[in-house]
Amino acid sequence: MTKTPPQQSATRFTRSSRIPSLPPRSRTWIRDSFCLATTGVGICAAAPLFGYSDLPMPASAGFSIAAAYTAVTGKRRQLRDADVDEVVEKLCPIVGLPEATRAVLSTARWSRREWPGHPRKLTVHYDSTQALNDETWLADICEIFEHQGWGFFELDKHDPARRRLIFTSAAEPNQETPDSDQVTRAKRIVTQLLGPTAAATAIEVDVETGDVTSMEVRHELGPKLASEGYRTRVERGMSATLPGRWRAKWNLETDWVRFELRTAFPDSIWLPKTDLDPDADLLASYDSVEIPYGIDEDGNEVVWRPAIDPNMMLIGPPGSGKTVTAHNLLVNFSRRGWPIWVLDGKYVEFLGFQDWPNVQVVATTIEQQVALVHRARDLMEFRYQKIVTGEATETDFEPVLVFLDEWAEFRGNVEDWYLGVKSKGGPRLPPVITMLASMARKARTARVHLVFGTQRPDAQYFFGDMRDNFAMRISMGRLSPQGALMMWQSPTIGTSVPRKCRGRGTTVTDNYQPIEIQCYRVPDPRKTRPDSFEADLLDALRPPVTRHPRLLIVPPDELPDLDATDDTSEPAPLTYFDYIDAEWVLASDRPDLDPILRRANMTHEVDHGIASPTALLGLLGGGAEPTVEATRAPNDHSQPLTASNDASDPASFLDQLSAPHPGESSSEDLESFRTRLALVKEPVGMEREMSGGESDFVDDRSVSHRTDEDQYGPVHDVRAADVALGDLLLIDDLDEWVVVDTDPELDIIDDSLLSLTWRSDSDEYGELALPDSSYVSIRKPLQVSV
Ligand SMILES: Nc1ncnc2c1ncn2[C@@H]1O[C@H](COP(=O)(O)OP(=O)(O)OP(=O)(O)O)[C@@H](O)[C@H]1O
Repeated sequence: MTKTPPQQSATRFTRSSRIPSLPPRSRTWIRDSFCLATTGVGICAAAPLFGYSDLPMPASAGFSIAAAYTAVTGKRRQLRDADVDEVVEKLCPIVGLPEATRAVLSTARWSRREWPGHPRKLTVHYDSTQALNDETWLADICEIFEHQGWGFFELDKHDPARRRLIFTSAAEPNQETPDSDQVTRAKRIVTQLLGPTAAATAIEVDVETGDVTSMEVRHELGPKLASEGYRTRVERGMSATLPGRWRAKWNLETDWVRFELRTAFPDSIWLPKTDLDPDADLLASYDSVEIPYGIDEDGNEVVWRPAIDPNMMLIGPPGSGKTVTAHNLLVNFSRRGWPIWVLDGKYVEFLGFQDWPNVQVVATTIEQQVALVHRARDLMEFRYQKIVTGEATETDFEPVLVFLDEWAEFRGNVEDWYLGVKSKGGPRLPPVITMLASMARKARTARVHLVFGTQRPDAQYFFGDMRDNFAMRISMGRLSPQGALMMWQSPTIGTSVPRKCRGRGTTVTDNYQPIEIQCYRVPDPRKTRPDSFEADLLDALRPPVTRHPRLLIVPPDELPDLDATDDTSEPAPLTYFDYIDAEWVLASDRPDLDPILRRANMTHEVDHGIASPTALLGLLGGGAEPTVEATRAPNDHSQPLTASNDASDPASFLDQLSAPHPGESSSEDLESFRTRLALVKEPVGMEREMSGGESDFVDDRSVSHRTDEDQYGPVHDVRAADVALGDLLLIDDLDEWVVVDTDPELDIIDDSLLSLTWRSDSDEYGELALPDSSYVSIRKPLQVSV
């Protein structure tokens, strides 16, 4: 890249073709004592009006050195005066004096090296301020000095009160090379987009192609640019007319903008294998922990500092890369020696990390998950108490990372499950779902940090201090304008993230400014083939030492049947409180309950009995009869578990948790399975209780089960004027649906047209200018339930 110097710097003036033709020398001169009086240096005071008389020859033969010296200096002065008069003659018309007068110019600091020398300081007195409006005026004056052989000058001082300009000699300015065709075109486009007063002050070009790669421009558009849509249109205008994709960095206060070529985000970036000290002291290193999770458009790494922002909110619809980003965080923290607890709301997303070093527990059943949240809360309370009683301070606690992943899914499941375990007179709602806000609040002091994951922004997560306690956020994939408002307090941010770019999302900078990022990628150990690149990467990322042992949550024992009188008597069912009091043990102490050991014993051969979907229907014959349990949904927890924790059947409890429930296979079971996939009702009162009655509540569960998987409604043909930001728009030429990424506005070049700016699923940008009455096909983002 080379930098082309600006055409004009602030005080340097270059040649101009606008110098007026100068009058002939035969002008009437006006002797003006002002010249002598004001200059002190008074070079012009002794100058004759016209012509220059020869020096008188000395009459005496005694020609002395003194006389010779006088003759030389006299001659020098004469020649200088002649030069000055020539300059004065040219200068007067330029500074607005109708007749030539020596008062217009004072000269000083003459050099003596050359003959007769030249001045290095010039003071020009002007008459009319009108000349100030002429932008080449100063350059014209400098040009006169240069033509006189006095060299180059630059303006040193302008004294408007005394109407004088002081010039001092300067180095020769860089010779301007004529603009290349590309530069000329880029300048023309900038003036079309930013108005005729826009001037490029710096331009960078690619040395090989000559294409412009950046431009800095001063303009006078002022308030027009307050509109984000206007600014986007200018950007799009650059991209549409110059090679490459452009972005603009605006300084609205100084009327300055820098246009530069965008660099494309990479499709995929694996988490870098940075060297970390596996033995770093958790307490000593806590404050400085930085978790890198992606890069911005300029390749800058974005990091989470949990000591500053204790909790992270991670939002993302299915397929956007939310799980991979959560894995990326998990691996990062595990490498820094943090103990990790995981609530896996989808049951299978974190299975691959169940035996990852420093991951202590992955709760994959509703009972384990409820127990985990209560334990995390208890840990916080325990630590709080220790601080209150003076037994400890915050700095004494090792940090813990708790994933609450797919919280909305978990919440729906837990409400159903609770109906079967609610004790008589127990709270109406499962206590676990109301704990989130208080846990988020206490995270910093207790050093129990939350990564809270859910599919869509929901008003209740952005209410009151929840907003502050989840200042660190990532939204993966594209948000609806409604979701963007909640997540980023702007209906535009994150709404145009291209859907085909997995791992692309929006996060906040250190100054909490939203930016688009590409998240790092981490392989899922469960889906990684041996001897692959991914397996090698996992080996490199795996913490070399396990500092925190694996834990298991022991299923509670059945309660004794205290009033058993006969065989028909049933033991009292376990209640919610029995499950949350479940014992936690070291995994090494209960191999009988260890899912890792069980999985290690899997044969990895395909069981044709369960491979076919028909297995569910029991029509295969030959040993593929479905069990009663197989007909139940894995997350069907409407009945409390009555798992027998029989030592003779060590893994029975985990088996039951992960799939089967006792009971009859019936149409009722299947029905219950179907209804589970339908909308999960918001518990009465809960919504208002938690959102404070706000009306922009987004029930993400209700949305996640719609048939319209892509979250947009049916196709409508509407007038261009009725298109809104966030709509999907069909671009006929491309036969592609794109998202409208600014509010439609008048086109900045042709204001009889309406301009629609867009971004495609594969990260192409564009603008469509069309009459506002013409029709286009759109799909509106689904209005989520309120
Ligand atoms: N950072 C990334 N870079 C590149 N590809 C990614 C990235 N993250 C995810 N992907 C790709 O997208 C796929 C889906 O990712 P992921 O499972 O994380 O989505 P999700 O949002 O959790 O969806 P779901 O909820 O359905 O699991 C991954 O299998 C991977 O191929």
